[in-house]
Amino acid sequence: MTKPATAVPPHLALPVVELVAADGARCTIAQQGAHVLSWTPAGGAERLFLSQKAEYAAGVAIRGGIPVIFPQFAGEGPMPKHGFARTAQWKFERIEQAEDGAGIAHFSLTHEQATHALWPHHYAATLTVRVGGERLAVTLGVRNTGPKSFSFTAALHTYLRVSDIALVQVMGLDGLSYRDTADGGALKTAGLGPVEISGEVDRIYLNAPSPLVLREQGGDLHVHSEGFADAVVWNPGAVKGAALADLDAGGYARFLCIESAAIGKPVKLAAGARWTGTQTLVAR
Ligand SMILES: O=P(O)(O)OC[C@H]1O[C@@H](O)[C@H](O)[C@@H](O)[C@@H]1O
Repeated sequence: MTKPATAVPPHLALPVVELVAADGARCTIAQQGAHVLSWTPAGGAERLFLSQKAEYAAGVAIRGGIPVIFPQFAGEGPMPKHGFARTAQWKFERIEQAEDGAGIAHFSLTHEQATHALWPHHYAATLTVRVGGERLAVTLGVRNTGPKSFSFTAALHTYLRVSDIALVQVMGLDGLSYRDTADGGALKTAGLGPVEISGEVDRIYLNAPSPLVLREQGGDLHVHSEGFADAVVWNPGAVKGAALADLDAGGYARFLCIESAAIGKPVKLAAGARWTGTQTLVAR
């Protein structure tokens, strides 16, 4: 059963929507940012990381869950880092229950709700979250509702919970070209075999395949992407992690971000055109 929850859990100061599928899979989404905070597959345990020191305040980015990055990834343009969608007031449209029992929540954002002087375009964005069984699917849609074409970059900045970052492996990145943000954006080529994390990792893998597989003690997690060409892998490591005021002590060791993203080739939308990108997490 799905239910809209306008009630605020005691630890949150923001309105959230609770989605519960017929099989017990569930997720919690903050209306601000249309930000998934929590996901538990049916019969399973929490699979997203949410910092205990995350801030829940109007206009403040939340550390953990799935921040929606639009219309600018990181510093890839003139806007503030990661654009405005993650802190914008999205509209909660509705929830529904699919025939297979999955819970679905719909959110929307337009230029009338949130825009920026540096990005003066007319758009209608949607964020759809579908939870059920072992899956969580998040779809970002963007329509150009103005008279001129525009370009954007975007990502679903997913904080995947891990037991110990030192034991994690990511499979599927073999031989890809990547921009190493931790090394001044140098273009490099990935080696063969799983990627392991032994310090700061901040990479944009270009034209990444789907799925990527996160292997860790809690079980495998498959990250499927459609519409997003690239994949970001990010962990701040111990030193930069300790400098993040909204990350709990040692928190860097308990997540890895794998982000379905459109960065290398910004998405260009002609007047009236629409784009969608979906990231589906499958817990194994
Ligand atoms: O601290 P923020 O603004 O949420 O950003 C976190 C990280 O997000 C990642 O996607 C970027 O690749 C990193 O460079 C960045 O540090």
